[in-house]
Amino acid sequence: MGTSFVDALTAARRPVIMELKPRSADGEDLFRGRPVSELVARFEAAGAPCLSVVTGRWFGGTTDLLAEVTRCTELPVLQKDFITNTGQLRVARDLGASAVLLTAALLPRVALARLAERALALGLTPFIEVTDVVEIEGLPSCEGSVVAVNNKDIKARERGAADVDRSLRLLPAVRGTGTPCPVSASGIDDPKVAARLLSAGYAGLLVGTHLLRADRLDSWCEELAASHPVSSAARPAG
Ligand SMILES: O=P(O)(O)OC[C@@H](O)[C@@H](O)c1c[nH]c2ccccc12
Repeated sequence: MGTSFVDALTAARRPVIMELKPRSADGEDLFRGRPVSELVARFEAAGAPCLSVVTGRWFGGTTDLLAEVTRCTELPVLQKDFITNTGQLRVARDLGASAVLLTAALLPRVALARLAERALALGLTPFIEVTDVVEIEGLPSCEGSVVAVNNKDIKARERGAADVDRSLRLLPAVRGTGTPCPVSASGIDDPKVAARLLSAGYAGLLVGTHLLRADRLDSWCEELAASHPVSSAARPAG
């Protein structure tokens, strides 16, 4: 098995999980006819340590898309879908995913804990998404999991505006879960905002829509690098 999702993210100079999502929640076509292999190559060239693939129907995703992405990259891949049963975990693993989304807003506590345990047993990293303190307090211990604050609301189908301050407010509580990898996800468009989240202490960011819309990924990445000098922990040795 390749590098684990958490290891790849925490070792990265630019810890941005870049997401392939066919459509925005409003129905905007984000792939614009570009082949999946081209989108993956673009994210790899921009230095993504991990990729995310949305397989949820709301966003035009399918499990075929996940299979296609894992066929054309060695990077660890997160499957973003509304996972509710262990059968879906096995499918994720068989299609080559390294991590799976578990959404605290949609899963009862006991089910979430059971799915996280099962995912770990299958060699998958639970990527647990939260939106408030109550959800965070209900989490199982998260030493082997990513805990991600979603800046948008999945119950509103991700349609509203993003509240990036939510990530800043919730970071101490997220750290309290024991996760080695706090992540901020959704609505991160401006590289200066991305830099602010990393400087605040986030170990990773998840960015989809903006990077799929952007004509130039290198300028976004350069702006992020300029606003957020790489930490010594993430600098390659030698
Ligand atoms: O495209 P954005 O705003 O950069 O957001 C990415 C990601 O966080 C978003 O696609 C997402 C967050 N939670 C989800 C659950 C299922 C599918 C997709 C998602």
